[in-house]
Amino acid sequence: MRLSGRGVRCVRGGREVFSGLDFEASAGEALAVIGPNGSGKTSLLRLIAGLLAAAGGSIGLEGGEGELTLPEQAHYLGHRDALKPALSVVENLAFWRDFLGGEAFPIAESLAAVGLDHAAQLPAAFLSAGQRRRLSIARLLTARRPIWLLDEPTNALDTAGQAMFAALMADHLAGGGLIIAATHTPLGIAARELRIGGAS
Ligand SMILES: Nc1ncnc2c1ncn2[C@@H]1O[C@H](COP(=O)(O)OP(=O)(O)OP(=O)(O)O)[C@@H](O)[C@H]1O
Repeated sequence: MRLSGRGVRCVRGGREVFSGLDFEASAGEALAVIGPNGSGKTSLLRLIAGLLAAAGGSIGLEGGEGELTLPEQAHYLGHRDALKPALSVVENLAFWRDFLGGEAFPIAESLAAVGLDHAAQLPAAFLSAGQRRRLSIARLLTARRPIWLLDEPTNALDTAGQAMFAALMADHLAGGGLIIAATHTPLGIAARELRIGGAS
């Protein structure tokens, strides 16, 4: 599996954010997207996830699941945690499992993997910022998708949470997954760098 972009151009609100961007990542590889605030890191992830249309160039996937589109094979973990506050931790995860389709890890195992098993019945509204992020990460485990698009994924995680997530990312790569992560801080895994918009 290989994800690549050629000459990608991004325009937001009528203003060019970047153009002529080339990148590629293969199964088992992580790409860290690095650049100053406003350089287009989130926009690039959203272009790959199919949530924004490119103003030029192309983004393609070779060797994935032939019948599925690139967005259908990707998890997008954005700045917002995409949780329903009135639903419990378990119910939120069940929602995402049903919405995304399929199940990789059972919900209880996903929650244990991110250290939230003790909070399973708690409404998401009561979670701390770091716990909300951990619940979002559990979504990556509950529904199996080979491409993880992560926007500053370690935000709000404590040191133990960062180590936990680094181990989950390493497992994902070892299993043939692919990660593209926008970040201002080291991810804790080996990653090639894709710099946009000058030095950060
Ligand atoms: N909906 C929108 N309409 C117009 N402009 C937008 C919109 N969303 C983002 N932009 C602009 O696009 C540019 C790139 O934004 P983006 O969020 O992709 O940057 P970023 O590199 O992820 O920044 P940060 O490091 O601050 O998270 C910014 O100048 C931003 O103001």
